[in-house]
Amino acid sequence: MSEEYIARVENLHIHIKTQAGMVEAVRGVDLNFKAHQTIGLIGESGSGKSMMARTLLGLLPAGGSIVEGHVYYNEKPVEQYTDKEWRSLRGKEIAMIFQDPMHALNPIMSIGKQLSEAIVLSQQVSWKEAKSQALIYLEKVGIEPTMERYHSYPHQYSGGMRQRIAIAMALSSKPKLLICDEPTTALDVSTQAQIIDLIIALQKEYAMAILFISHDLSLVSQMADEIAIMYAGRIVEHASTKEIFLQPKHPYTWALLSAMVDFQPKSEMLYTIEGTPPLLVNPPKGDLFAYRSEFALDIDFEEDPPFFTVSPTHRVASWLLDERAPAIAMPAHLTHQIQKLRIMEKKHE
Ligand SMILES: Nc1ncnc2c1ncn2[C@@H]1O[C@H](COP(=O)(O)OP(=O)(O)OP(=O)(O)O)[C@@H](O)[C@H]1O
Repeated sequence: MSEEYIARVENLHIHIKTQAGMVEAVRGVDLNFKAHQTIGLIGESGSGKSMMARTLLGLLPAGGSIVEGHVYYNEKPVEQYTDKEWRSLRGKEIAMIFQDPMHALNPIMSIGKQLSEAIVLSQQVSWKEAKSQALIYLEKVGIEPTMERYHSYPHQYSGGMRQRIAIAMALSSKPKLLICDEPTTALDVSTQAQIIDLIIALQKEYAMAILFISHDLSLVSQMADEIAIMYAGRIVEHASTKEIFLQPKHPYTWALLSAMVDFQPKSEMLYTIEGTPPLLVNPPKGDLFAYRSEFALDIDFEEDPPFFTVSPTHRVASWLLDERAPAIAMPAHLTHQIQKLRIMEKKHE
């Protein structure tokens, strides 16, 4: 293999046993993580984004298991890691930040102490050394590195500041892969932008691979090198960010782009995607988006489409790309918006 991947997900299928039946939460996902690269994982609620994050961390819910496919770290499948190796990998090489920073923070311990503790655990340094490193991490995430800050508690901070502290905690193990699960959803727009800028700056410094999970295409486009669009447990389109915005091919991507505020023609009603994703307990056969798509073909209700390659960095699971399919163009308003984007791109070249 010519490229070096920090982690790889190959044809991953995850089932969760529930009282209602078997949930097919993830249905054949491939993803490759490289240093310095950010993959944006986009999809509606229930599409399987969090399940992907949990699998990468080895934290499947009760009843959940990998029924097919593999997760590799440093080219070794996780099932070949011993418990000790896997624990060490999880503690040192993979870190996660959540929508709610309190997920990672202890409300009754000072932020300095918990940061120092994380550093001692992951780097096996002395408490004194960890304390001085904790101040450096605070500074890196934009918090004044003073003893007053060090000794303060999470409740003394705003949501944005708490997220900065959670990021410092995540960074303290110098992870190679950082998983961000909707880390800015609970924040106001300007704090959101600051946190995104912070993550981008830290990625430059630490060369991390990032998986950025969100339902917000506009937000993800600010930082992702590539975007994977997930629907009902499957990635339906995966391409460079530019390709997703300038040459989207899947009707679900068209719908997501159409629903973006920046893409809506001012005079029209806000576009929303009709219907809801299917339940993944014994899902019907075929392309699961077909049940909501005005562009569905007969074959969609029979067989799940394979991936069609549009470019070396662009693949799409839709029968519309089959050579036998009728020529169906994306909705006119979207073509128009993309045209405007292309003109803007040219101006900035
Ligand atoms: N603990 C669980 N037990 C059973 N089914 C679950 C469990 N957690 C998630 N699921 C199911 O797995 C599928 C994928 O859910 P997942 O939470 O990964 O979606 P998501 O895209 O992250 O959604 P959200 O944006 O709401 O977090 C859904 O059908 C969901 O109902």
